[in-house]
Amino acid sequence: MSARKRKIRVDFKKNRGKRSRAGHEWREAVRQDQTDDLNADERISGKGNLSRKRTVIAEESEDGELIASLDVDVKDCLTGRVLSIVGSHQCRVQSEDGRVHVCAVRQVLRTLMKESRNTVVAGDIVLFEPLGDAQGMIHRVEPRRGTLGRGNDRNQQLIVVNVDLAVIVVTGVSPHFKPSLIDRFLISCEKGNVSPVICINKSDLFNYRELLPIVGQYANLGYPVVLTSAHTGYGIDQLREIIAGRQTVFSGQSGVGKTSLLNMIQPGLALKTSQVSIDSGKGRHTTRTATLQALEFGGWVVDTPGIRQLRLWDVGREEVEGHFIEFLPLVRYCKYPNCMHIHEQQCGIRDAVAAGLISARRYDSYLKILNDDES
Ligand SMILES: Nc1nc2c(ncn2[C@@H]2O[C@H](COP(=O)(O)OP(=O)(O)OP(=O)(O)O)[C@@H](O)[C@H]2O)c(=O)[nH]1
Ligand SMILES: [Zn+2]
Repeated sequence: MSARKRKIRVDFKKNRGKRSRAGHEWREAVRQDQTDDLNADERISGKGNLSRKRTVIAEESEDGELIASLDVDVKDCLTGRVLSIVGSHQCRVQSEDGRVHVCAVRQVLRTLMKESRNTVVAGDIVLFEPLGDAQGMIHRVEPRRGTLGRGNDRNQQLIVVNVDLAVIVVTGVSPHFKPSLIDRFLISCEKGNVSPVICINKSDLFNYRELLPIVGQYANLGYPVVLTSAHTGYGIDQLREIIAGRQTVFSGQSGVGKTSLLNMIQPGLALKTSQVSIDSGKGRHTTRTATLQALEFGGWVVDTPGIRQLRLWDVGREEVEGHFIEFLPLVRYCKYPNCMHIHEQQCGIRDAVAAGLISARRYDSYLKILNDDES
């Protein structure tokens, strides 16, 4: 990771969060964090407004996101993974030794980061200072990979980050196999830099050979496909092997068998993914967003309503082609640089479809996504 350090001036912002009834040491640290800001210097602007700012040394990631305040001794801190966000500004963080800490987020970090609602997200790797009994204070958020969320490039709401793998669950029977849904979700994966795996479940109920032509298309594009049955256990070992040691999301239409698969992978896992609440010291809170569950054989899984629906990032019309990976080498044969490959003449994509180089089904899916048609 390469990061630059720089001095920046941040607005004075008072933390108006309610005081916690939690452990004394932690409460003191949170209060200290708030009063830190009182060291801000005051200036009167030209219009006579009082402004309060303070100078902090911050670290900036490659893409310009401010990720850390550096006035803390790293020796006293632990690295952990955010399991879930709780209440307004707290989260559960699992340190490398497996212990879970309820952590507050440094006020200055919230001020520094571009999108305060994305300051800390499930899946984040953070540096935190352990305080009192299983509590802590987050000082730094590491740069993120593999992101899933909602919104567009300018206004993103991240649901989960540092996702290594997305298991897209479909079935050959009920609910009916819908390759266009797979294509939609593949776009979200490509956009978020998450590797997809297509999991065809309920294999005990249908003849796999009927799906081979479509499965072959995905395999040819380089997307791994696994066949499973949550009833007979077929393919579950293979699925375990694929997700071991990684952070995986499970997605798919209602009824495809995600809950059943999770419970086959590890008994009780699905129940945990749907109901998580913790006692944060301010009363009981149910987690707001995604929740990571640790796997006994290493790794984490996430299964949240937001991701289940397979409707994630807003992708602009002109952006869609870039996420159909088999289009990429062929768009240069389009006569018009802004070709949308719909009815333009001399279009490399339409020619490739006619020549059988691009599947007509995938092309049809492309047109449907452009038209926002979910059939
Ligand atoms: N025959 C067969 N039935 C399955 C299999 N996997 C799941 N089912 C059944 O399919 C139904 C739906 O399974 P769930 O695991 O609840 O599906 P889900 O994807 O979690 O659904 P939502 O919670 O609505 O998102 C249940 O009746 C399961 O018993 C399978 O591999 N084979
Ligand atoms: Zn074209």
